[in-house]
Amino acid sequence: MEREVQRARQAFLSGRSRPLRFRLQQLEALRRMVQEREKDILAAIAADLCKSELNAYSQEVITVLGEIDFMLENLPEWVTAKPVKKNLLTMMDEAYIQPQPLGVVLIIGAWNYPFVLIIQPLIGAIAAGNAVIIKPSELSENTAKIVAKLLPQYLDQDLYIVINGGVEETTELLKQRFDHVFYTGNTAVGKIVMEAAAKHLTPVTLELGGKSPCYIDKDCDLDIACRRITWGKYMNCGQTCIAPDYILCEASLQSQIVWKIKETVKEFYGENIKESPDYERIINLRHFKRILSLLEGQKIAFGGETDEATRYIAPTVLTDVDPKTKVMQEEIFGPVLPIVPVKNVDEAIDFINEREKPLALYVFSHNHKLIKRMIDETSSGGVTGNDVIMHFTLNSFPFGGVGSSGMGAYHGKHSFDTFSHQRPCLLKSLKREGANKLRYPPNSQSKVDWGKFFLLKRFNKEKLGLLLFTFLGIVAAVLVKAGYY
Ligand SMILES: NC(=O)C1=CN([C@@H]2O[C@H](COP(=O)(O)OP(=O)(O)OC[C@H]3O[C@@H](n4cnc5c(N)ncnc54)[C@H](O)[C@@H]3O)[C@@H](O)[C@H]2O)C=CC1
Ligand SMILES: CCCCCCCCCCCCC/C=C/C(=O)O
Repeated sequence: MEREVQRARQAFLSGRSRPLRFRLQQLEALRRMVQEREKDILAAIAADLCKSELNAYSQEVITVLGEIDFMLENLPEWVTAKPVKKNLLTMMDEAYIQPQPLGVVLIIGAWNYPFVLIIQPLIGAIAAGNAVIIKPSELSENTAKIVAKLLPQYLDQDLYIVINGGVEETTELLKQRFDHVFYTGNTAVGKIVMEAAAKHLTPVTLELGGKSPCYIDKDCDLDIACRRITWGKYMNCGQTCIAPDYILCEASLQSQIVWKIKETVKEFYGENIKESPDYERIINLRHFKRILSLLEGQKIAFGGETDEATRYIAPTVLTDVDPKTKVMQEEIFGPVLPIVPVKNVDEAIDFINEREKPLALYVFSHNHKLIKRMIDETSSGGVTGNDVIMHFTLNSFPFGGVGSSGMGAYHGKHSFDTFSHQRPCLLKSLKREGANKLRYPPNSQSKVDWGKFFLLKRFNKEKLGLLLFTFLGIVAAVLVKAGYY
């Protein structure tokens, strides 16, 4: 383990990951890998999650290809130094921000979207010029294996290293010193990762989970709302971190919502859901049993059928759910959708605010003001109004949690920033020492007054400020020379 991290560190120190041309080349190679080995990648994802190759492509590969193209298009601009505004004391100097790579970063992925959840952060880390250790989830072992096999065939073998293994290996890996740790997974392990990183003062990005609420207003097109919710909830068999976890609505809407979701399930997956190529399975027996235990004592409006041998759980809706029961105490991460009746939007807002900050929030209403109010009066990683999941697809958005749903964000430019250090660079001349006397001891009231003027004075018009500054600079230089200080 130590040797692998050392190898990545040496490769990073060689400086070859830094030039823009190299980063673009590696990203193009990664794109080639995805295109040329598409069949192998899709087969691995399909084997891990019992997912059709079409669904694997649209849920994981499209996102990856889109992210690479976005990076290739924008990276030349992002890597360039950005000049910054100056004050009167630095007017004659060069001042800019230079994004620089952090060094060796560790990416730990989760099993539920096993390809995109490691490759998308990897794209950002390469774009920012880092060396990377990639640790896929051991639970999605086919994808873990294919990634470990393919990446070295296409990318620099010392800069980007895949390490496979479970808890023991990850624990060992986390003892090493990294320059950034990017973790996707559950909140409990997120704390372990953060604690391990703290020993080296290593910054972390934590992409965690939580219970994402979905409020349905009475002023709403319920057909459309229920179709969109059904799609987002049962996609990947409910094993999506931003899936709507539960519904909040007025009690009078409950039976209509149940009926419409039931009809949509039939429309999407047919009469025999088990036969549908679009309906996945639970990742393993432990999660299967965990989800079943959430059904105990609940009123099942429809669904609830299970098959342990194939880890099948039917799309299920629970009604009149008591917020104190287990299904409302932990992230469900399965195809079970509780409905919790609330009196009105005020109660829904209180309900959300009394709990941990979720990764996503969904609101369905014709009333734009109500949606805005929900956004203003609650907090969550992201929000989609009148749909679910879709904010994930917009790579101009930062994707990440807040509070217990995570810290930091990625996608597009936000990934580049996450894996970069924004280095402020101020380059002064060794000349023009006269004006600097203002800040050297011994201090005096007039120096402080001039200092206040130079540093605090604001000019509305940039041009006016520039002219004034030049003038003041000359005056200051003359005063200093004439010995007034
Ligand atoms: N915010 C986001 O983007 C996403 C968040 N998630 C969240 O992830 C959770 C599901 O994933 P998990 O079951 O956690 O995935 P998991 O079991 O695959 O674990 C995630 C990673 O943590 C490592 N790990 C597990 N136990 C560890 C330990 N004790 N010490 C060190 N490393 C350890 C695993 O090897 C794996 O690479 C859900 O809560 C979900 O909401 C999932 C996908 C996306
Ligand atoms: C054929 C049209 C495709 C429409 C794209 C749908 C976008 C699906 C997004 C899937 C989410 C993948 C990663 C999410 C991880 C997580 O939240 O756990």
